[in-house]
Amino acid sequence: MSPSRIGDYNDSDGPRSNRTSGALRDSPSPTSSNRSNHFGKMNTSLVQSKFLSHPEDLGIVAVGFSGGQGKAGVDGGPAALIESGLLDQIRDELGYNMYGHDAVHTYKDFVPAHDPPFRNMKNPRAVSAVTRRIAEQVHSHAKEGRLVLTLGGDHSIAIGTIAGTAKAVRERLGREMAVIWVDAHADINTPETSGSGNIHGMPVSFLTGLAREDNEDYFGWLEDEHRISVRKLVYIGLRDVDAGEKRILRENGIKAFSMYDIDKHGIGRVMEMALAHIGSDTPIHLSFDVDALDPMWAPSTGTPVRGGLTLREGDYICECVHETGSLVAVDLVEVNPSLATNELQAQETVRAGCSIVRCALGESLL
Ligand SMILES: NC(=[NH2+])NCCC[C@H](N)C(=O)O
Ligand SMILES: [Mn+2]
Ligand SMILES: [Mn+2]
Repeated sequence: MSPSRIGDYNDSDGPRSNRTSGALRDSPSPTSSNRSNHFGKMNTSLVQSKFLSHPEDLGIVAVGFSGGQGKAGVDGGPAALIESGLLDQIRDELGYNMYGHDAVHTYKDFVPAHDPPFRNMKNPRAVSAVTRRIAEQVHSHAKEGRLVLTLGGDHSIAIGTIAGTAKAVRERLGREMAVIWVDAHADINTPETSGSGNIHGMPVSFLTGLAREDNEDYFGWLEDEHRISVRKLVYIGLRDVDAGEKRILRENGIKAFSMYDIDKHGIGRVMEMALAHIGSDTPIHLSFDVDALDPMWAPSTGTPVRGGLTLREGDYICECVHETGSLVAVDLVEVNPSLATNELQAQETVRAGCSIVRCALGESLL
């Protein structure tokens, strides 16, 4: 591996921040604490975590990578989220100790000069090498019992985030974890069913083992310890699913709540059903594609689809998942500030992304 990995961080320099001194110790119970911020008194109750040994510690991986799809600019997502104040909010309002937050990784040294399509996949070596590195980064946080937040980047990076968390959860707890995938798309194409060849439409097929490859330069580094079961996967927000993907979902009996289901039952009932499917004894990795939100709330993304979640529905999903106490990792992906037709659109998308992350990390009003 190259000695000069641009942007790679030195994990030894965290944490920079501390929970507002004594806030945790002075709180009436270990499950909640009262802190005030510049909005006045705010009670942020972080739920008792069932699976983290250090739930107040947050490992952050900011991934400036766009090779899983063809549009430039999604690699600028993490910087835009951070510049808008996301990390300050996480530290000052939610009170996490942050690790790994001082770099946006670009993975330049992991991207080969020559990277022709392989089995119909575009940039396959780059995406394989970068996600392999992301898996190590996420794993290094997760194995310490920290909650892990990854900021993308396109959704191909979830190959790394979920592989890293799944491995750490097996090692630490001897358990399989569940994944809640919130997205307009199922991202479960195999290389052969994909019409686009974009790997951000394929991560779930590699993570579940529905797509396999022996060559380690093309995701052959994925082992059983990195994988998740199709039985522990739940989708929310689907509305643009390819024909081949529908077949895969059907044939594997994968639990999916589309926008139809949300209209029919309401988001409250859908979350009850989604969490009941997972069960209360299973660690959860939440992978949130900002395009799950309606373009009214998140227009600045690579593959927007109308008829999506309201911002409140998106926030509610995250609040419910946080409330389970089972959350071990969160991804927020596909924020692409450069696709906006005006500055306000970019800002709105970033603002929605920040809201989603804060809710997943335990922001609540009461
Ligand atoms: N992460 C995403 N935004 N994925 C969009 C995927 C779109 C389409 N299903 C494809 O395979 O190319
Ligand atoms: Mn999507
Ligand atoms: Mn996606």
